[in-house]
Amino acid sequence: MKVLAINPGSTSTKVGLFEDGKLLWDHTDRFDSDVIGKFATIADQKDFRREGIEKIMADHGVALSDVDAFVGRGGLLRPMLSGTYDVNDAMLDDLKSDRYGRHAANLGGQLAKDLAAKGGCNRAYIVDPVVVDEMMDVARITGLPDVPRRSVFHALNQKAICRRAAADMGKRFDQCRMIVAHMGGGITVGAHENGRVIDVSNGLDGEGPFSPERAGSLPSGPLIDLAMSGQYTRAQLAKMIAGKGGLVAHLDTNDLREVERRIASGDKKAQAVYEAMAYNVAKEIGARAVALNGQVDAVVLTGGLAHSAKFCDLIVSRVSFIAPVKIYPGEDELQALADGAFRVLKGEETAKTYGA
Ligand SMILES: Nc1ncnc2c1ncn2[C@@H]1O[C@H](COP(=O)(O)OP(=O)(O)O)[C@@H](O)[C@H]1O
Ligand SMILES: CCCC(=O)OP(=O)(O)O
Repeated sequence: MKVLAINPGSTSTKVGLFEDGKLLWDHTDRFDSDVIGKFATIADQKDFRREGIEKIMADHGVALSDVDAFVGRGGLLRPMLSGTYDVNDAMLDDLKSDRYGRHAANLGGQLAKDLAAKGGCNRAYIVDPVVVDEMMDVARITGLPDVPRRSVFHALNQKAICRRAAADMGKRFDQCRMIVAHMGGGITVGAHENGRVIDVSNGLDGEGPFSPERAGSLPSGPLIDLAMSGQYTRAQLAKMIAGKGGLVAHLDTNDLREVERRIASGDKKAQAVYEAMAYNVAKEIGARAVALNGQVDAVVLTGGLAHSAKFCDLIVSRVSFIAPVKIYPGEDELQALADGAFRVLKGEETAKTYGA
């Protein structure tokens, strides 16, 4: 059985073809920001991205009709449990309208559905979307009833890496207590208790550590002053929180390797911001240790930033008192998507229904 996994990012579309669980090939289409920037909405990018995927498939000699199921990264939807979901009309409505927020991942389910219809298999899924919500109730309440917390995080990679770390420790995923820090363009830190993410920093709404391109949590007083200053539109403020915050705001780059080059050439500002980002990640890991009552089997660092031993060392030096630290650089979201689809195709799991 063949599955095509589709991971739309803000500046790329990653696709991978899998046969019986194994990767046959993968490919990344990268786009300049001016190419993507010309589309007014995320949904407007769909045909452009679909044509790109069809070309990649044709280049690999694969027809749409050769594929048994299409699976896309799940975007901003209503909160839901972890698992594999059929892409249905209710889901498509919410994804197309950006009802729960704008993110390139909103295209995953739409592209899977279009390609599955065109290829004739009509099997389209999403797996562990960014809105997987397993938070314990005590973690939802803030000091303002109108501003509760919501779970928005790198659920797909956090859960996949947690499964891998558990296997490497010879334990069952659903019997582990781990803290996972996904550190990419955005950073989220989750407390995993026996397979459930009971608390996690929201990676899009301005919580947790700042990251290469997100502002993270900010003091609310000065933030109100900034928002009311008349200097910025709502859209500009939203972009400062997610897109142009973090390293981009301080150093005008979202590339940690560039920051490390600047540090090596003596740039003190770059050094200070770099150390602060690591400190903020470590502090968030400490908060998740509290969520797990201090009983933690492992702290896991993953995502693109985890390729940097220097950056990881700064975090490890502050958190190793909590539990052993395991490092899995990069992400394996295509494999995690394919695994979710194969679990359904093989009858190991039943696809869940959105909106029911
Ligand atoms: N070898 C490396 N050393 C240091 N930083 C790296 C390395 N590889 C990637 N990164 C950094 O990881 C970040 C991107 O992470 P990634 O997980 O690819 O992000 P996303 O998928 O969210 O776009 C960038 O800041 C990039 O510079
Ligand atoms: C935290 C929600 C998902 C997200 O932000 O993903 P990216 O970091 O890949 O944009």
